[in-house]
Amino acid sequence: MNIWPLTAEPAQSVGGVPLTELAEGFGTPAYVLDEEHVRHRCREYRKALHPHRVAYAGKAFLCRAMARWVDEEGLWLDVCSAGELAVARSVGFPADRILLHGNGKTPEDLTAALEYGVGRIVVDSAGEVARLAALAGDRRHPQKVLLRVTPGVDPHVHRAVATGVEDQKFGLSLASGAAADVVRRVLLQPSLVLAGLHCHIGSQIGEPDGYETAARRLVAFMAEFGGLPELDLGGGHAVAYRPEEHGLDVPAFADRVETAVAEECSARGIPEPSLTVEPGRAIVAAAGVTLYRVIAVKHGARTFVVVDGGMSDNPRPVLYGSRYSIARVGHRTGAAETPVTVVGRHCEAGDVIAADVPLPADVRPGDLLAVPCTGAYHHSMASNYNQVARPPVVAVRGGRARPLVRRETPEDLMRRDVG
Ligand SMILES: Cc1ncc(COP(=O)(O)O)c(C=O)c1O
Ligand SMILES: N[C@@H](CCCC[NH3+])C(=O)O
Repeated sequence: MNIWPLTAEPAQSVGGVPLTELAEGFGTPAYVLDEEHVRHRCREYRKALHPHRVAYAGKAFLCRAMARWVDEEGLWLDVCSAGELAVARSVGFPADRILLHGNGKTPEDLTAALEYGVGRIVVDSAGEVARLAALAGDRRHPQKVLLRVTPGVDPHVHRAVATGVEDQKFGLSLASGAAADVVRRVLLQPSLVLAGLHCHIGSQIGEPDGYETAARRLVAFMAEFGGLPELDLGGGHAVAYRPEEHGLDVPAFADRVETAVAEECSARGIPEPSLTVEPGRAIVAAAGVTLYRVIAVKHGARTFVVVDGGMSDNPRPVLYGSRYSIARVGHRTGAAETPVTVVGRHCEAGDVIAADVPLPADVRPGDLLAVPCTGAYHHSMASNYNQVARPPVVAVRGGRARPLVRRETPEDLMRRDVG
């Protein structure tokens, strides 16, 4: 499966701009983002899910330009903090197409969301109902809310991202009765309207089965209350990080869940809810490529290729054991490929970008490397470990490059150090 952006010449250019030129112009490490690819994925999702809602999950990657693209393509936006909301607000993203998530929303998150008038707030705990109701009481219109329910579905993914199972911090358990209790609480609040139910069963889910089970369980639960207008099935749609992998087949997924919801509603005699999905990774992951410069090559028990980034720009291998492929950019020497382990510059032995990946045997300091499929949960999860400044995000389109987020500087980092 192709894991490079739509407009890429793999390992050579993206959006008509040579990767070597991008590295020279913007330095390394750098995140490159294919605007066409992002827009194309937004359109594919809207088409596959029509007439339902598609909300882009901003946690995967958000900046002002991304929010604009998502708005222009007619998607909703899922935010999960006042910070993400501020980005959306700064570009005038329509409030009625924003959903606020969070298992620990702060008073600032809730106030900002109510002030801006977001379309939906997804309630995640019993205590949140009274807090939100009190804050929403001052407004002219009641706030539409969804309830995040834990449907008890195991999507068979890494434990850290299996969020549909009972034993975890997100949502309200269906099995224990916590969800039913919170439905009753919401229905008692005149400042809140229960628009529907939500679930998000996990990440990197490649098959629709778990979604179908969750949808059926949530519809059955809705039927206890005579049905509800909306069912939000969250995100978590898998993408291929390496050529031998496959992502979720989105049209097939849409078919399966639509059929399941229709069957379940008809069996229970309730009206069909409209659906919402919240893909993040599946919109933006494959649009991104990270560029690194090789700093050192060390031969020993294995060959380590040390690059000028690492776990501060890509924490996913450390967090989830994620695997990537990697390519050398530019000169082709005809050297045979050999397995190497590409590691970062941080003070952690586990700071690996890609273990046991093939690279030309003559890889050497100064070479440029490109890692595809790094558009989601890279920039948004980047850190300043070892006081390393975060890379820029550069958008490419039609042969032109423009910075969306500039490279952090040592001054940026020092500015917060006020002691
Ligand atoms: C509630 C919710 N919606 C959507 C997403 C987006 O997930 P993904 O980027 O895997 O599609 C997440 C993150 O996993 C989430 O927690
Ligand atoms: N951040 C994760 C997954 C969790 C997404 C948010 N619920 C990743 O990189 O894969």
